Amino acid sequence: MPIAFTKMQGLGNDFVVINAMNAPVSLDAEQIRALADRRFGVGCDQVLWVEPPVDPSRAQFRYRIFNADGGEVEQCGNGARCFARFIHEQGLCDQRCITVETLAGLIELILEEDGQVTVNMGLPRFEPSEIPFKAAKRDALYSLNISSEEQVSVGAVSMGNPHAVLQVNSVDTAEVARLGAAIESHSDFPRRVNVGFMQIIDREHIRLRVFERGVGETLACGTGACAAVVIGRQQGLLDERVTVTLPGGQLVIKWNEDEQEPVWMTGPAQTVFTGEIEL
Ligand SMILES: N[C@H](CCC[C@H](N)C(=O)O)C(=O)O
Repeated sequence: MPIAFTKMQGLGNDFVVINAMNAPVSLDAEQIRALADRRFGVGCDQVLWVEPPVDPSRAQFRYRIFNADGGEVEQCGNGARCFARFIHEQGLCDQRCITVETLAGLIELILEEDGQVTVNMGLPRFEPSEIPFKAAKRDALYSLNISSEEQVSVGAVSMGNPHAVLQVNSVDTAEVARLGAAIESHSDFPRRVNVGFMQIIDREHIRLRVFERGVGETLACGTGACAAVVIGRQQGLLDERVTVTLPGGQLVIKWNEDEQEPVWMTGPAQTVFTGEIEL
């Protein structure tokens, strides 16, 4: 039976988005991998679908997220912006402010007048058990053993999904492929981890590359941008509003450093094409 989909992208982080509001979608990990395959399928970093909320009194939709490796995950920032645009383009909702359920809890999506989308990404979580990360106690920076001869210093935080952030002198020369792969599957991250490489330009601007859990390096990572700003801000290196320049473009992240206050992300979301595929 053919599956109708919409191909979307947020700063080059790309998605296959499916409307499961009227008919449930059930794709196993192998089918997700087939859909995400850039040679034999449609090709994307993540597969997203919209379905009815579990609790309609708290949210209008449920937002499901699957990495290209087939694993379901808790949160996806660039995907959330595309999700908001998709809901409107599908005529599922005409409100500018939408609350959706994710595995990480509720997030709020706001379609701006200028076509950008702002997302309340929720609270950052720093306790090792919440990330999850094997550390005796919470710290601003952790030393991670890559090998018997190599250690790296990382900040660790959950944006609903786990992130490790390294500060580097230059994202252009950072060993994203080697260190990203080594840290993504490091045993101290029992559910693996997204790995951000952050170059601080000044207190209001960083450059960032992200090796994503379950995908590899992507052109942009919304939760990764939030995680990097939160870690940089916690170390007193960044101000409340930061422009994050990723290989695919720019996001604006705001966080006032109160751990009971959410992180806000603003950026673009575009539809590329629609189609059908038999899996
Ligand atoms: N790879 C991430 C999910 C997608 C995150 C990223 N595409 C974003 O925009 O936040 C994870 O396994 O937690």
